[in-house]
Amino acid sequence: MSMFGGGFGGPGGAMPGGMSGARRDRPGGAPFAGIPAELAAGVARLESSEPPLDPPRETFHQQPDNRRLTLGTLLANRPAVLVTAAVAVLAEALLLQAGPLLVQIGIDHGIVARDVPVLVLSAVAFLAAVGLTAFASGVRIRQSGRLAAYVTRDLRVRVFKHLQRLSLDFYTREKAGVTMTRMTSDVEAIQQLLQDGFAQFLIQGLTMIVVTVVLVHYDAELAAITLLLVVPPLAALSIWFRKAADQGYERQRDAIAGLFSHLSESLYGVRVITAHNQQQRSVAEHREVVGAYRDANDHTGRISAVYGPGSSVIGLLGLAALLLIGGRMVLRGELTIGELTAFVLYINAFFQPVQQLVQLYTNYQQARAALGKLRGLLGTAPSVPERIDALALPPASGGIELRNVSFGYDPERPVLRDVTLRIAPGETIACVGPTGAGKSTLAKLVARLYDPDRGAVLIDGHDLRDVTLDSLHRQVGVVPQEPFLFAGTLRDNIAFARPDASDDEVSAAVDAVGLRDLVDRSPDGLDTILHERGQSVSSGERQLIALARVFVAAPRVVVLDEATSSLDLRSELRVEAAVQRLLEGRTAILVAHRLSTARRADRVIVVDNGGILESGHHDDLVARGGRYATMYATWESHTTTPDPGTP
Ligand SMILES: Nc1ncnc2c1ncn2[C@@H]1O[C@H](COP(=O)(O)OP(=O)(O)OP(=O)(O)O)[C@@H](O)[C@H]1O
Repeated sequence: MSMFGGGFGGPGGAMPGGMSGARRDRPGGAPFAGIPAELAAGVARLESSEPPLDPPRETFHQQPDNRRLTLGTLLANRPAVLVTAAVAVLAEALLLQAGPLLVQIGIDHGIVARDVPVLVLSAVAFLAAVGLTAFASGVRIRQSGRLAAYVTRDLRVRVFKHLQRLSLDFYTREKAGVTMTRMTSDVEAIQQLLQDGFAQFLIQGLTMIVVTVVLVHYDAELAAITLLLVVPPLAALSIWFRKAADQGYERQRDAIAGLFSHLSESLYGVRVITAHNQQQRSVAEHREVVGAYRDANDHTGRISAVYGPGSSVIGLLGLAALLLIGGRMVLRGELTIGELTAFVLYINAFFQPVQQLVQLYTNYQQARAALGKLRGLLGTAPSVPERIDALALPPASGGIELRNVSFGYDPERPVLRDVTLRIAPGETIACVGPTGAGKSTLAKLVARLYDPDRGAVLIDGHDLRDVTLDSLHRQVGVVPQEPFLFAGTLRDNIAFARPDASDDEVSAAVDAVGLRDLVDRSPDGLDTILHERGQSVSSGERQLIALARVFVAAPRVVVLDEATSSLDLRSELRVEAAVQRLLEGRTAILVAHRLSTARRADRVIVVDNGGILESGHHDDLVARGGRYATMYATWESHTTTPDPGTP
């Protein structure tokens, strides 16, 4: 099932591993497909010097992963890296506290007591502590970097798998840009938190706890007075910040999603925008969405501008109070000068984290908002689910039945009402009818791209809802109205549904659909690179490639939505001949936009007003003089009327 726009991505839908499996001799597959020839040798050299990589061992299944997405569950998946990082964090936090203690010993027992060896020892110990702290810090940074990389890789794969599971209605409803934001900016927000934020968060938190304990140990009364002066206003300010920031970061996530949406749509539609001279409007719209993002950033910036200086002023006031009260205690002989110095250094160590915590809290809030969005995406259930006890569809003979089927994209507005239709194995049915009558909808129901609201669609007597999607899509091939080609080689595209197809099979498909000319003309034959969305081949060639794709997949049933784009007579005849060859011996449902196609079908059905108005062979329907006969007469008069431009 393809992702966007109609979802007719070829039989078998998206394959696990996608295009990368298509070229066995080039493990990189599509991502390397665009390497210019002059760089290829260099890349090959580089690849050969790298250690061999195991192929990815990811498996894909249709059943949604219902584990709740939290930072905790994400981290728990990587226990070894998590433990190493945590040990390094603990060591760093403790080592950081050795400094003030050694200063106090140096002053009181070295300088004041005039004991040089103690002074030297304190200085050496200080140096050792600095070295060990640097080492612990290095380990911590390395391990938390690994943790972030692994966890976000797991998260990205999990979300991508879910995207592969979601049904067409999701992609119709959700803008591509919003989904892109979930996979880029939202995941990056979580990565940023894990990379540095989390470890820093722990270090700063631990520092505050250790410092409190040490302060109480030095002088409980002084510690209590200083902390009481500082902690309550700081807590109040933090609670306010949390509330205000929550809202701000939610707004920021939505705004960036809006920005990506507009950007992706504008890039996708750039030809239409240029052709209709709408660049000015496009720029104005983009300015709007960028403006909304700026406002959201501005909002969070304003909140941080209050919290940052506010918390630092509270800290400095605490320090001033300490100097005053502690200084008095030194004068009275209740505290040594070394102890006061250590106290000041510790208090400083207590408040410094507050500054950093502001930044970390910002990261945390962003990651929390992102996690909420991703949780929402992972919580979206596929509307065409696979039953947990679904069975594999046995090799089908291809008999299809629509039994009292009703369906509407919006249940309030049914497109098909109580439709019943039987198609014999090997029969070719052409659906005709006015635009928007529901022909493609009927075809999509047969390929189970949607489920009927009422009634059932059966293949060989099996309700489509009872069989696995994999076994169904292997046996029901789809040729979309607008074929989608991937950036990659011609071979990759033809063998898309069966990357393990042999060269002979691909070659046979090429001959069967009449693509040999294109292959012979192309500089590298089947290895010729096609550009993104197949922009480097013509519309007729795209249609032939889509037909060749189904040829290789060899399904029992073919659902073919005829292209509406008009081709020149020669190309049209080539596509028609290819279709004829493809359908031989298979059951087929053709959404026929040209009545020449209907004429060749075993049976024609006329779809309109939510149902099947007429059904029969072309000749019989014409003879009957009903709706089809009128449509055919009109079509024939148009196709035989000489072009007004012809002399
Ligand atoms: N994804 C969708 N969401 C909502 N409505 C849709 C969707 N796809 C189609 N429709 C509506 O359902 C109706 C039937 O559409 P369908 O594509 O089946 O028509 P069709 O007979 O194949 O038309 P055409 O000949 O133009 O291809 C139309 O009114 C269309 O607007």
